[in-house]
Amino acid sequence: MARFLPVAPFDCVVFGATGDLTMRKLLPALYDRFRDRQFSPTSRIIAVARTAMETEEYRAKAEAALRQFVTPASLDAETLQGFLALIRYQTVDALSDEGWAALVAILKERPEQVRPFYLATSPELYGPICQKLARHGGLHPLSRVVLEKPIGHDLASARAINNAVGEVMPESQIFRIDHYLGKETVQNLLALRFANPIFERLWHADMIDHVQITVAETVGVEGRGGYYDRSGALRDMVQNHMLQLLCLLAMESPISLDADAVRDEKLKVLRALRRVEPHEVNSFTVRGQYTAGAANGHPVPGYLADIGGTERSLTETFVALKVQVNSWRWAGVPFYLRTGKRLPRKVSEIVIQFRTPPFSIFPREQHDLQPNRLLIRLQPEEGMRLEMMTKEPGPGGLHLRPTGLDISFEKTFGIRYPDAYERLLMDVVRGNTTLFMRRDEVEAAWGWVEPLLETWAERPEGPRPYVAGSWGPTAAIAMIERDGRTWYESED
Ligand SMILES: NC(=O)C1=CN([C@@H]2O[C@H](COP(=O)(O)OP(=O)(O)OC[C@H]3O[C@@H](n4cnc5c(N)ncnc54)[C@H](OP(=O)(O)O)[C@@H]3O)[C@@H](O)[C@H]2O)C=CC1
Ligand SMILES: O=C1O[C@H](COP(=O)(O)O)[C@@H](O)[C@H](O)[C@H]1O
Repeated sequence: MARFLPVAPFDCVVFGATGDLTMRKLLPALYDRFRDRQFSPTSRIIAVARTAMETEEYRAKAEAALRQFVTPASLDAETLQGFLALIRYQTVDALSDEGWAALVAILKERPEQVRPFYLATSPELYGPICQKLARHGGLHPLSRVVLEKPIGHDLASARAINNAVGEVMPESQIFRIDHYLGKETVQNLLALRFANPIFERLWHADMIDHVQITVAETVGVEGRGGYYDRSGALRDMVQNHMLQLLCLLAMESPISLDADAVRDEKLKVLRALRRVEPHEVNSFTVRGQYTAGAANGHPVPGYLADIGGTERSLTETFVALKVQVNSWRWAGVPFYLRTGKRLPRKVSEIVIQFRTPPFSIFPREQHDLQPNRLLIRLQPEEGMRLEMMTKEPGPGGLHLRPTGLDISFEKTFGIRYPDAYERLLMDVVRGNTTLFMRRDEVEAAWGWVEPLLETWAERPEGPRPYVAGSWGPTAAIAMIERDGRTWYESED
């Protein structure tokens, strides 16, 4: 049975309330938390966007979104009506003075409520929105601002956003969201490493040969071509989600679960990432772009058609990287990262591959000894598997076979896994920043990624093509195989 600690009543102001993220993720997440009674009906959701609209019209749009994106079994008429009644709509233009006084007047009706401002808009609006909130008297000590990723487009723009927001809000009230940190299985990395000494004792270069992190998607750019073509896989997935995963795997034990203690350790990892020098870029990185192929058994167009039929784009929809962490713990242990759109399966998985035995009593010509591997499945079918060699039962001689110790989280706990946004939104109301990125983390991540982007931009060749439905360019396979290793492909 899941446990939900009730949160204090709040006025959640969602900027960008007509947008895709709000409709697909934020409203469903708030609905599910309301349904579980984690917050009281005295809370309000103040939906804000530029479009002029009455509250009733917005509620109808919200209802349509909930019917589409909430599990049907969770939608009952009474809860739905109760939830929609919490919503008010206010037209505000972030770039003019329109609507601000009316918005602040709504907030002043309940000065005692916690006040999360969720900025689900383009990042260029984060600074102006926060500055206007301050100027119009909309901020108070219980205010928190939630910044969606990407925080900027590069280091300079990330700093500019952080400065503009930081001028009016203290760091403790700024929540830079990375929804991967809200995934249960990602949080479980802390439990795996620091609540189970058997693993932590093995967690270093003496025992680990290498680490793989794969985040594969079958979808293409899904109507977000305008954003994606300016971004690409490195900015969209690596700078944030994948580096955060790497940090949780590679960091030292924090001194506590306190937000800054955890973030201090992640920051050290980001600062220890070995920079990829321009002459190493072809050995340590591979970028790709999908061409027409298949997804989930159906033919699909290529990337250029998906973004509107342009003739050429240098944007990568796939990236594979070999990353090294300069520390005693990780000396000589590569972290191989790969992510892409239009890959064969949707899967996010971490593989910790341990070293082979220094000496084997099992003759090589008779026994194919596989290295021990710890597989951590983040999604779907969340779970873990420890692969080990076992003697096949029977009197016919000694035969070894790879087998696995498996845990399926769903079977073990028997509950629905909440969407990441559900947990993160409640943490915002509680004021708990542990699962959010601190300013220096975001800037350190940009600091590592940016030289790579610059080197790529100087190369005329651009990303390598790969057929939609394949595992990316063959150069990504070559990159890891040059090191005598291979990408792990799970069986299902
Ligand atoms: N969609 C997704 O799955 C994800 C999105 N994100 C990030 O979240 C943010 C929002 O994304 P998404 O929902 O897709 O974007 P959309 O383009 O769908 O929505 C943008 C929203 O911003 C509002 N807006 C634009 N200009 C102004 C303005 N001047 N004043 C007030 N409101 C304005 C729009 O209002 P109006 O319609 O009235 O113009 C609309 O509600 C982006 O930073 C994106 O990168 C991050 C992860 C995933
Ligand atoms: O932030 C983003 O993440 C999604 C993938 O998230 P997941 O939870 O479905 O793994 C990705 O599709 C999108 O491009 C990116 O902006």
